[in-house]
Amino acid sequence: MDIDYLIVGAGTAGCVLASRLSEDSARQVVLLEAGPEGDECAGDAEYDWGLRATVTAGRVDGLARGKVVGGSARVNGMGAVRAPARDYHAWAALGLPAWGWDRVLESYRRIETDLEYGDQPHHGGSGPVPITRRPREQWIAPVSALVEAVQAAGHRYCPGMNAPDASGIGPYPHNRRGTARMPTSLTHLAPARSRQNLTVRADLPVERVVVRDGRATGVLAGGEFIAAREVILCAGTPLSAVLLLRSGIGPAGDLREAGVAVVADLPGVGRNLYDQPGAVIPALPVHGAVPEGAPMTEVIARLAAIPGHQRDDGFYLCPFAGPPPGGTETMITIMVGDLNPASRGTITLTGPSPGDPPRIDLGYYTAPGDLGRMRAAYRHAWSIAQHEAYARIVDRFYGVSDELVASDESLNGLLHAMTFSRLALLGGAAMGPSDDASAVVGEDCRVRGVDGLRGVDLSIVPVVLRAPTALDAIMIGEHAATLITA
Ligand SMILES: Cc1cc2nc3c(=O)[nH]c(=O)nc-3n(C[C@H](O)[C@H](O)[C@H](O)COP(=O)(O)OP(=O)(O)OC[C@H]3O[C@@H](n4cnc5c(N)ncnc54)[C@H](O)[C@@H]3O)c2cc1C
Repeated sequence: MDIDYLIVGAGTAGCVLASRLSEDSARQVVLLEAGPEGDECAGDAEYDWGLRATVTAGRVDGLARGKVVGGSARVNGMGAVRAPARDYHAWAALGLPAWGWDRVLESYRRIETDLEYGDQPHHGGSGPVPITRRPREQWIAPVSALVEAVQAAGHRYCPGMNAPDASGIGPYPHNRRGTARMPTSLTHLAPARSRQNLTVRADLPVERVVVRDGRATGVLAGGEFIAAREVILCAGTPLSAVLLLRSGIGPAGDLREAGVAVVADLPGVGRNLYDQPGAVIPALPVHGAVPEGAPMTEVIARLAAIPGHQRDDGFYLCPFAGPPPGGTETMITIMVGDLNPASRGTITLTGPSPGDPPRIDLGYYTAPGDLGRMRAAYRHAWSIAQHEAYARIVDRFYGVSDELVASDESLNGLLHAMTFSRLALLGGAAMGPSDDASAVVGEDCRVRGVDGLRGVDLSIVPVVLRAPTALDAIMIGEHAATLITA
């Protein structure tokens, strides 16, 4: 069989791309996935890559990434919030107009059926991904209390967080049908599986892309060479960058240091990695405030005008209810995140073989101002948590106090010890115009300096996306398909 498109990674973007490219029966499409097909009954931990990353100042923590058909959206929180339009304006302003808001909006609309809004100028009514929100009358007490407290702090209530440039606090859009998760392995891949021109192979980790005379000719997977006219990496951040590096495509110095022969010297591979640092305000609720089996998250906030900072819609708040990971006691937590950090991280190899773990440094708080932004966000969230509506449902806060939050030194200590990844990783193989030496892919997702190779997932994102990112990954699969088949 002559393969036209060999897609590496049956994740959030990869399943969309495989489905869209195989719509034309003249194209032979093969989709390879390192993880298994997956079983709905299995725990998420079974489908994790077990990656580790440096979080802050040398502290290393686990970095969850889905290793299963469906990818990270198979194990995620089902949040489906678009990045603001202005993030895509910024993408276009880099000299990449095909990724501007007006263009990607059509792709966002095509992927979704918004069960509350339906077919509207900014929402889709007939796409495969159902988007829904829990009605206000079903919110549990801590959620209603937080919304009241956030509004009392001067932020607005926003019923439609997927409207362009939505800001404030409002119902959290989810990609689910009832309580059933709807990853793209179900919405896009499952209906396409019966096509004769689409082959899906799970449990087959790709070791590297094979490049001959400047052209990708296929991949090595499980010791087998699989030839294709074009290889498309959809392994996500950070693993698409890892695959490029292992294939000899990356900064020449880094590659030599890791013992990998240089195929193409691309300085931007493994750079421009960014993610949203998160921290929590944990509390024990008063008895009965969180009914058994209550949903974990029902609202989300993207807030501007935090005291001490310019207006940038950069702060995220989200209430969670339920036992913390590994715990049994029900807690309520307010998650605080910086959606717009300036810090950037790196991905490098520790050795040439697939068994050598990548070295991932998230670089949190390394850019001037980021730690101060997070302190301001945390203090703002703490003041919201003191509002009488929220305080009414709190029995006691856990490990946080007025004194701790008031002192820069103590709060820095808490943030350095507590900060975790919000798992909204972007970049590592970022897009850029032809005069940008750090660009890894061009507007058409083609990898610079290597023919027959593209990247289509969140690793190509060259700007901050102030969103939890899963919906953006689905959109990227859809949008890239329109560009590839145009
Ligand atoms: C635990 C968790 C919770 C999250 N919660 C939310 C949330 O509530 N809302 C939200 O918006 N976002 C959330 N996210 C983030 C979001 O799910 C991801 O950003 C998004 O799904 C990534 O899409 P992707 O297509 O870029 O990569 P992925 O979906 O990760 O897909 C990459 C695929 O490539 C495969 N792969 C990698 N390397 C290879 C290889 N060498 N060979 C073959 N296959 C390979 C992987 O196994 C995977 O299936 C969460 C993420 C995690 C991990």
